[in-house]
Amino acid sequence: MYSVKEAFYSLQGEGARAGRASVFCRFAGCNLWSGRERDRAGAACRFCDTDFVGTDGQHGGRFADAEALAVHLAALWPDQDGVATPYVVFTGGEPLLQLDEALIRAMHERGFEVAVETNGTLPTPAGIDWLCVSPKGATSLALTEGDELKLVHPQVEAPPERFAGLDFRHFFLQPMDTAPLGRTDSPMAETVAYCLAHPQWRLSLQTHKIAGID
Ligand SMILES: C[S@@+](CC[C@H](N)C(=O)[O-])C[C@H]1O[C@@H](n2cnc3c(N)ncnc32)[C@H](O)[C@@H]1O
Ligand SMILES: Nc1nc2[nH]cc(C(=O)O)c2c(=O)[nH]1
Ligand code: SF4
Ligand SMILES: [Mg+2]
Repeated sequence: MYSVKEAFYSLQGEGARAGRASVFCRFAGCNLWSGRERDRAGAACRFCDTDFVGTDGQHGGRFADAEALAVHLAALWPDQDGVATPYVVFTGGEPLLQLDEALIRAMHERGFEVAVETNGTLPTPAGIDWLCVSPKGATSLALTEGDELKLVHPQVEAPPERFAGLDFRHFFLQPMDTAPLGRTDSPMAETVAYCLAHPQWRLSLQTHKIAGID
């Protein structure tokens, strides 16, 4: 059984593949925050910009098996002529609480390339084509290699220096969109300054928010 908050067709807004047409599957639930505002201050991840509680979003629901969810997701891809490779991004919530080999296989069978956005604290099933790891606070990483490391910045407990030596093809800093209580400086300015001073890191803007899309 898979619990999906919402599923939608949009453009990848972030990271190295920003701008690419994608089916998003947002799983319900996360291991670093309950999703309830009253728990935020005490959570391991405190700055989340996403509602991942329940299965009541657009095209959300509970799916009995991998085939059922794959059929549901594949139907959101518009281009049936096979010109562009269909692309699905599993996110959440924390997708690695639910994503398994059966679902990856079922998406591959439908011609999809499979991407994952994860907080990096849980192991991966086999078969992921694009792995984006986004470390959170003081949590320790189970995943230290992948395609892109995309760090929300600034985080007092997660400075970029902690991750600069890991085995990723791309290193991104993404300005924190909701300033934690008590901060008066600008995450954007701080992130730009860091990238200028440390060229290993590239700026990732959440371009879907600029474009006004999901
Ligand atoms: C909502 S998370 C879901 C996937 C996974 N749980 C994770 O944290 O990577 C999707 C992406 O949004 C980023 N994100 C979450 N809250 C943000 C915020 N306030 N500002 C900027 N990026 C944020 C995360 O770091 C992650 O890269
Ligand atoms: N357009 C768009 N791109 C995204 N990239 C990662 C997202 C996420 O919430 O995981 C996201 C999202 O929510 N929307
Ligand atoms: S780990 Fe991801 S989904 Fe979970 S609370 Fe943090 S940003 Fe949100
Ligand atoms: Mg998002």
